[in-house]
Amino acid sequence: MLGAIEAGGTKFVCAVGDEHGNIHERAVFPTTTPEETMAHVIDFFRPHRIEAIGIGSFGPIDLRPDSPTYGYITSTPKQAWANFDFVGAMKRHFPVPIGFDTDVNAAALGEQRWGAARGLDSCLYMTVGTGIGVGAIVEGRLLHGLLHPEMGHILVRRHPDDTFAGVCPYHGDCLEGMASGPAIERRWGKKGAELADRHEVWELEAFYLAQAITNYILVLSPKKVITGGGVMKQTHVLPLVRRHVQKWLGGYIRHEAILEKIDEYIVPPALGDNAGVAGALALAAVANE
Ligand SMILES: Nc1ncnc2c1ncn2[C@@H]1O[C@H](COP(=O)(O)OP(=O)(O)OP(=O)(O)O)[C@@H](O)[C@H]1O
Ligand SMILES: [Zn+2]
Repeated sequence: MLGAIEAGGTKFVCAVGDEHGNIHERAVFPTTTPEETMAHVIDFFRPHRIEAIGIGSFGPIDLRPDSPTYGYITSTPKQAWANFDFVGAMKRHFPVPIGFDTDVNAAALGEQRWGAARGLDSCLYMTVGTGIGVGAIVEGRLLHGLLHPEMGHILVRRHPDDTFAGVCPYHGDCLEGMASGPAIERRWGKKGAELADRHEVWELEAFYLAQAITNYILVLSPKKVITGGGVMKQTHVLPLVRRHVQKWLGGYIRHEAILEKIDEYIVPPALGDNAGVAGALALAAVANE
């Protein structure tokens, strides 16, 4: 039996399941303080004989194996969680192998093992929600680096008619600042879910998301691009994003995935809302190998 935690800034999803991605039991807890939230998590896993645990976490997190703060959530604006020793807190109660990665890398791994990128050695998983995050598998491996990529904060070219300052506390008008759920709400004065019939909202949203995906395609050449998160529940956005990506690429990348079959190239998660927690299960399976 494997344990999985998808740790989000709003909620924690916990599951027990197996190395084939089957989820046997699942629970959701709101993200409050580490003390309270972790007490729920530990109570959830306690009755099970867990062999390994996978954690896909919001960040920034420390993934450097030789770092004294490996396994920590580091400089998050969520004050209560800054410098929280996540892996350590789990290890104290469950002395088993623990896989730890970003929430979006976990989702990319879940989709590669059991979802839309099955059989591929490369994919991207992008979530557009309260924040924008992107996980990547490149040449068969989850992408890390100096710390870990932060592809939600890339710089984007501003739409000529757009005067919105952006909501990112660090950069103002980076991608997340212009196109996250809170950016939509601040810009238009209503939550995204209440703006479904406003074409101009989603056209502008697609303008920014497609720029970002275009840049990811140019830099990483992913074999599949998977887009999830609350904002993508507006299912009419994805077709707009595809058209804008084709436009931005300008016919330069001459591959049928982009020129003819883009509907199969930029896709929603096959695992739906379970991509993250299934991915955490995959991290547990890898840690247990
Ligand atoms: N149906 C919808 N249409 C448009 N926007 C939506 C919709 N549902 C949620 N959102 C927006 O998405 C954001 C929430 O994102 P999401 O549901 O992906 O949670 P999340 O931010 O990933 O949670 P966590 O931080 O816990 O991971 C909010 O800004 C919300 O307004
Ligand atoms: Zn930013």
